Amino acid sequence: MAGYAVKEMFLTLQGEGLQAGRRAVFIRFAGCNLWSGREQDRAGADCTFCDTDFVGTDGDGGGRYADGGALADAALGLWGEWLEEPGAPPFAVLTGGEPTLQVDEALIAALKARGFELAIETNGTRPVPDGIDWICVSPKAGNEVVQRSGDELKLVWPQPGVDFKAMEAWDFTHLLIQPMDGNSAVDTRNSAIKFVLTHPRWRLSVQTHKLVGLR
Ligand SMILES: C[S@@+](CC[C@H](N)C(=O)[O-])C[C@H]1O[C@@H](n2cnc3c(N)ncnc32)[C@H](O)[C@@H]1O
Ligand SMILES: Nc1nc2[nH]cc(C(=O)O)c2c(=O)[nH]1
Ligand code: SF4
Ligand SMILES: [Mg+2]
Repeated sequence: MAGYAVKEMFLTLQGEGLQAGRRAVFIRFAGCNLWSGREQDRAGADCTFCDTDFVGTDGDGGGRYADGGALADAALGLWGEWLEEPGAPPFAVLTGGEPTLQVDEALIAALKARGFELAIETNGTRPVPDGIDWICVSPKAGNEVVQRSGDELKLVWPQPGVDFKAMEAWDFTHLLIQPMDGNSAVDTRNSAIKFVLTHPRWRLSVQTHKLVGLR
């Protein structure tokens, strides 16, 4: 189907990684190549620990956008919410679901034409198109990463069988370990802290939005 399927779009602060704390419009695309998003399929999926609902287009600011211009106009409208000091360039985070299934040249051009600086959150199984200013790749064990360069590699931890040593040779500026949220959050946090204490090239990324009650 033509156009873009967006689950939700909202103004918040980037919660994760090196850009944590930064004001951002989040554009969450519907659908993922590693999980259907249905709970009954989770255990058998290629990615089993997802913390996100990316099914459908029914969230706040969600919908089917006919073209890049319509989506970019909506994103710019959200950037204007609350704004008292205009002048700083608008910033958008493309996420999902898996944004590389939908983000294309036309959408990037439309967002750039409105002044947006762009970040992407991707599982790395598909190449990121040109024109993105900040690339965050988050590998999922058992799924080949083809996008082996970028600004930050954010490994959710622990993931049995993941080859973090191989990742150290990829072309990323920052290497991050992010505790896996879920039923064992205390254990995964301790495991992530121990990993960073024993592997100095990596640093800890905490999901700060969850701590401060942001989306
Ligand atoms: C929901 S994903 C969407 C983007 C893309 N599909 C990906 O996986 O990178 C956004 C970020 O949340 C992370 N994430 C998902 N589930 C998580 C969990 N249970 N605990 C910690 N981080 C999680 C992902 O690894 C990714 O960095
Ligand atoms: N505030 C906030 N920061 C985030 N960083 C990455 C997120 C994502 O789901 O991609 C996310 C999210 O869902 N909310
Ligand atoms: S790849 Fe990303 S969006 Fe897809 S299921 Fe895993 S964490 Fe969720
Ligand atoms: Mg999230």
